Amino acid sequence: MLSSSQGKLVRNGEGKKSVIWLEGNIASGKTTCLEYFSKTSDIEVLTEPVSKWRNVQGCNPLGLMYQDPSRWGLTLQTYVQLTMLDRHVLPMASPIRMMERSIYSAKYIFVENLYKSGKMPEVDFAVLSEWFEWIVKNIAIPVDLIVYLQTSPQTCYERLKQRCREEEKVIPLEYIESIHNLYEDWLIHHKSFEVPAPVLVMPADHDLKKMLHQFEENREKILMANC
Ligand SMILES: Nc1ncnc2c1ncn2[C@@H]1O[C@H](COP(=O)(O)OP(=O)(O)O)[C@@H](O)[C@H]1O
Ligand SMILES: Nc1ccn([C@H]2C[C@H](O)[C@@H](COP(=O)(O)O)O2)c(=O)n1
Repeated sequence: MLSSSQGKLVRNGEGKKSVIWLEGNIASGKTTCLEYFSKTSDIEVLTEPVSKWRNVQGCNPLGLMYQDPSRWGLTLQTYVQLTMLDRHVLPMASPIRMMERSIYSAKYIFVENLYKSGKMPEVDFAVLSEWFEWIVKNIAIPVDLIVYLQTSPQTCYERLKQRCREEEKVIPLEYIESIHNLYEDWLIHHKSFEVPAPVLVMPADHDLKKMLHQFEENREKILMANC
């Protein structure tokens, strides 16, 4: 249930629980990482609601956006903002929540990329920005730790091709490079936007075996996020 605290809407009784956001480029391995941690008791994992972005009442805003970003970028990102907010305010079922991306990266990375690359009209960017500012001012979006899967754009591009999601077949390497640069400016160089929690950087170009080993090595740091 939501109640009001210091002028913001907050979820009740979740002060001691911890929330981790898993951030990274497209096909960097976030879902794979979440699958690994989902086997741990006391952790609930929330994946990105991509299936909704591919099918809202029979329409596919993700596919439309990749076909014509100038026309459909606002449509997709409005829906991403709504569905991510829905994830953030969902009552916690376990003491630890790991969730894939956040309403912050939706705005700071993906909306920013559309706008900076000239594919989002100024008015669309202004409307999304005002919505975002209103949401973070009025609704508590808890986060204790950001885990950043740091990859090279080339690695993501190869994994993306291998995953072969229909809508993403049109994505060029340059798109992945732009997303990479925005993530690095935000979470590593602190050059763009405020970072709302400490960042744990995990190099993620490695093969699966080494990645699983690295997840295990970082388990304590992740589980103790709010201590
Ligand atoms: N360390 C890895 N080495 C090789 N392939 C990987 C690795 N991690 C994930 N993959 C593969 O890359 C693709 C994208 O991974 P996924 O976890 O879905 O990324 P994301 O959720 O970040 O988009 C999938 O096909 C997955 O099986
Ligand atoms: N705000 C966002 C978030 C994600 N997307 C796109 C990028 C991918 O094509 C897809 C899911 O991303 P993944 O989990 O595979 O990294 O959704 C977007 O356009 N805007």
